[in-house]
Amino acid sequence: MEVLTPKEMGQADRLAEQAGRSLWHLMQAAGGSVAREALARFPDRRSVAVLCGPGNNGGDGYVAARLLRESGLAVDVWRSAEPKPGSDAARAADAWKGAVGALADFTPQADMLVIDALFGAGLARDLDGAEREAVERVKAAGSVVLAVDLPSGVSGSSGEVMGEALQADCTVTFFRPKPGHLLYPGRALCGEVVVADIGIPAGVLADIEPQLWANEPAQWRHALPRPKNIAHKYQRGHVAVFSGKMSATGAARLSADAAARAGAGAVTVLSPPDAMAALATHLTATMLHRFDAPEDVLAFIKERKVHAAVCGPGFGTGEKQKAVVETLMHESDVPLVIDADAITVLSQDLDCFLAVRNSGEPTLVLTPHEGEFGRLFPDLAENKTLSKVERARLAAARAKAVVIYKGADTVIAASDGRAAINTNGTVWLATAGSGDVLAGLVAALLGQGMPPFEAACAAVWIHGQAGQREGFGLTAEDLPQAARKVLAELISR
Ligand SMILES: NC(=O)C1=CN([C@@H]2O[C@H](COP(=O)(O)OP(=O)(O)OC[C@H]3O[C@@H](n4cnc5c(N)ncnc54)[C@H](O)[C@@H]3O)[C@@H](O)[C@H]2O)[C@@H](O)CC1
Ligand SMILES: Nc1ncnc2c1ncn2[C@@H]1O[C@H](COP(=O)(O)OP(=O)(O)O)[C@@H](O)[C@H]1O
Ligand SMILES: [K+]
Repeated sequence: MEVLTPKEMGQADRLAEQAGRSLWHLMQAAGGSVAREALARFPDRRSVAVLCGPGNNGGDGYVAARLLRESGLAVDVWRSAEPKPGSDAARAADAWKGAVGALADFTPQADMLVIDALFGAGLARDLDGAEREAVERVKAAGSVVLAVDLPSGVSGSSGEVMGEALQADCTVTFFRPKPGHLLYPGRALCGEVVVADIGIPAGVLADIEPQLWANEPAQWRHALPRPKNIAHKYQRGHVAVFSGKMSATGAARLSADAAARAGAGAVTVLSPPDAMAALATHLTATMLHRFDAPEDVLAFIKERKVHAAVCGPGFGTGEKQKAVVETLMHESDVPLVIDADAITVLSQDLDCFLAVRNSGEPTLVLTPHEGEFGRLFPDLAENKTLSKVERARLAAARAKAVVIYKGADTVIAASDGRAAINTNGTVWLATAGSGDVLAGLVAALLGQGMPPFEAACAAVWIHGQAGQREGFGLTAEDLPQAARKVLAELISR
């Protein structure tokens, strides 16, 4: 599903108006869907308090208040400021025939349903004054909260907290989700998100051309690899994975196993001399090849027709490793997944690494977690005005790469501006080696010919689904087999 920034949502609103859906009618539908969710989800609440702000978010609140009262509930409205005279919100406020209290006088109770219609997409600065104090009181009282569009204080474009924010049990948003619903901490503050249809025609999206999606199979399933019946193993993708020294071979094996389970026809671990024995005792279907110097790597990639390579997991960051990364970046056009230690190596001189790599723009996928992202792109990481999506996009454009900016809300971004936010991750994936598996999944899909952005999105989703299947106590070793089952289901449907 497309994700719209608050600005794009404003555009949707205007386009809907041009198509004959007035804001007044959209507001009635928005308030109606809030009232419906309130009745369906919280039927046992003895009283309802609707907190209305000065804008259209408040307007939705007045509509919901009227409808809830008409359905027989005890409803009170508390407002921080009057809506602008002549606005649709003012008209909605006029249609509310009950009393209106000043927000400063509102005393929340634990058994009340609070409908938060203070601010939505229009939140422009940190919460302060009466609104902030009301938010603090509601939090302290522990009332159940249903947020209209967004919990007040959550930025719709970044999910960041602006000063203070409500914790909602449920958030009803309209037409399409916004980044603030999917990016942390906003995602957690929204509670369950309901996306309500308020009559904005989907056709407006053709004009808006959104470049952000919630990561879902519908976006990339068509591009999943489906080998021809007569394919031989090297036509199903040959993936090479670089191993580190003897005491650090497990990470490469995890990537290699993941690549094989995600359908690569052949997987080879490239090993420095001292790790050969350790790897030989552990590898079975996966092949093993020794390299002494970067030239050996180049020769192997060429002669054995490697379709994608993973470099980084357990690799090391010394001079020898740097020389390999340099060779891969500067002298080879094999599609590359650069993870972990290889990211650290790149970050020592990113501009130089990219300058040469960029000349032909061969496929590059970078998979930094938060710490590695900060090392690679310190200026972007420190820029607090940017959302995680914007940081990932700028990084992707700068590196001419697909960037998988990992975390609980992994963002995948391409250099052309497309981006996706992943939502199916689980905390059980926060375990050593889980990222190594992800790198192997990406390489497998790239090696089988899937386009890089789609391959990265698919790998992240499959990884998330595998984590959910295995759940509590999973270790990274469990993920490749689970990923295989997820992928098998995706391609059989
Ligand atoms: N875009 C659409 O298609 C629709 C939007 N609707 C509602 O309209 C909302 C957006 O309405 P608005 O653009 O009026 O924005 P809001 O109602 O979210 O708030 C904007 C108002 O608050 C002020 N403000 C911003 N931050 C403040 C702060 N920290 N302290 C004090 N005042 C602050 C602004 O100056 C502005 O007057 C959405 O969240 C949604 O609830 C719905 O009515 C239906 C259709
Ligand atoms: N709390 C979380 N919820 C969902 N996914 C998570 C969470 N924490 C980490 N992950 C995912 O787990 C993986 C961890 O990768 P990484 O940090 O590289 O670990 P490692 O280096 O141990 O392999 C990433 O795909 C990341 O998105
Ligand atoms: K709100």
